[in-house]
Amino acid sequence: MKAVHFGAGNIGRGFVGLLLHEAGYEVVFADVADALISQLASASSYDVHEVGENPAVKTVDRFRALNSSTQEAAVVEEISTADLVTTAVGPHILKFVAPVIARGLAAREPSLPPLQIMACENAINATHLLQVEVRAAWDDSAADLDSVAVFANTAVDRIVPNQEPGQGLDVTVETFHEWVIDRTPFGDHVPDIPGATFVDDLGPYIERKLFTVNTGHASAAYFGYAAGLEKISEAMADPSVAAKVRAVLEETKELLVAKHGFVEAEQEAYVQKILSRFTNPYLPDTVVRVGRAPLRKLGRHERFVGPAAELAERGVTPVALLEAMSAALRFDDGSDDEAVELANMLSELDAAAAVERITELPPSHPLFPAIQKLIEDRKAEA
Ligand SMILES: NC(=O)c1ccc[n+]([C@@H]2O[C@H](COP(=O)([O-])OP(=O)(O)OC[C@H]3O[C@@H](n4cnc5c(N)ncnc54)[C@H](O)[C@@H]3O)[C@@H](O)[C@H]2O)c1
Ligand SMILES: O=P(O)(O)OC[C@@H](O)[C@@H](O)[C@H](O)[C@H](O)CO
Repeated sequence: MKAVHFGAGNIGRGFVGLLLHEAGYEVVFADVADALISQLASASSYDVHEVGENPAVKTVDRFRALNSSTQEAAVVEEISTADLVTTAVGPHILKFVAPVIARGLAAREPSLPPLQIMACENAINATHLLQVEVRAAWDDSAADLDSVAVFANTAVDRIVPNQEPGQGLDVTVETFHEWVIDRTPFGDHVPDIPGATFVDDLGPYIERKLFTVNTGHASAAYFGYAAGLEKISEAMADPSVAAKVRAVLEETKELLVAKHGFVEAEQEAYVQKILSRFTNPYLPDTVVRVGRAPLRKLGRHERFVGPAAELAERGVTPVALLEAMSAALRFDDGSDDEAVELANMLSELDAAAAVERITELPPSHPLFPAIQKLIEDRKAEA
């Protein structure tokens, strides 16, 4: 079995690549980072160091690596004979890998089973976003896309920090991991990935993951950044930051329980588990990594505005979520392109226009005035 995986970064090597390797796939990593691909191409293995409770070291071998920019034809050929394609490149990058996937699909022998495609990104229905982009690049006169490819949404959960320099290809990760995959698109041909869980209704799982793990994580990052702290574990050790993160997760818990019918005690246990993951002192994760790309994180269906908007629609005024968004508006890491873009938007646009541009909420939305007030306050400081 062969899998082509786009994005040989943190989660690509430390999670998806590892689980596919353990499932028996030969993994072909495709990435645009030339130095990384050269290193992978000349290595015969790398280690994944799982740190925290019950630490372990796992070795990944039997992989190859290609530069999907300079060796695109070779990647297309690999896809044409692959069983599976996965991505972990970032939601905004899916549109760039989609045409390569479409070319690979077009080059497949008609007798091959449909290619199984899963985007492992932090976004609601990321695979669907990828499918839309592949369809846009697809020539319908050749074959029906649905007869040559199966697209399944997934939720991936493992904290993989940026790796320390000098570590080579090895990856340090937390011990926890969860990969939940929508079973329904596969019919009778569900891939055999022992480390993954296949479910019939992914919606509640993905919202629970994004609106608990990622909402809490980003809150810790932005509150920690505001407090001048470097690491997520340091931020969580600060009682004021920890209390604010806890309050945010109280609000998302209220939504998730009401919307999806999760048992409150089970959701509380899930929250507790996640808070303990954030405090893992062995994981060198930083507020700058976790807070990266604040414009994406403040998007309409993302970890803050998504749950806050739904609460507001249900007549509940979020407080802690708005405080976290306020901290996100102050994330001014100059090395983060989106933080710079956000700062420019805040200085160039009036508050109402900034709300619409950043969150895509219409002025009629019940959450709109509260975010407008946050932005007015932020602008008054500048
Ligand atoms: N790191 C985590 O803890 C974690 C956990 C769950 C999900 N995710 C999600 O996984 C995705 C990747 O995150 P990451 O932390 O691994 O980031 P990363 O920056 O470590 O890795 C992304 C990789 O994608 C590559 N890339 C960029 N453009 C590309 C292109 N056009 N074609 C092929 N490769 C390309 C980059 O060179 C990089 O190696 C994101 O969507 C993230 O939200 C991350
Ligand atoms: O990857 P992002 O930028 O969407 O979010 C940053 C972190 O919260 C994220 O990478 C987590 O570590 C991960 O989602 C844990 O499963």
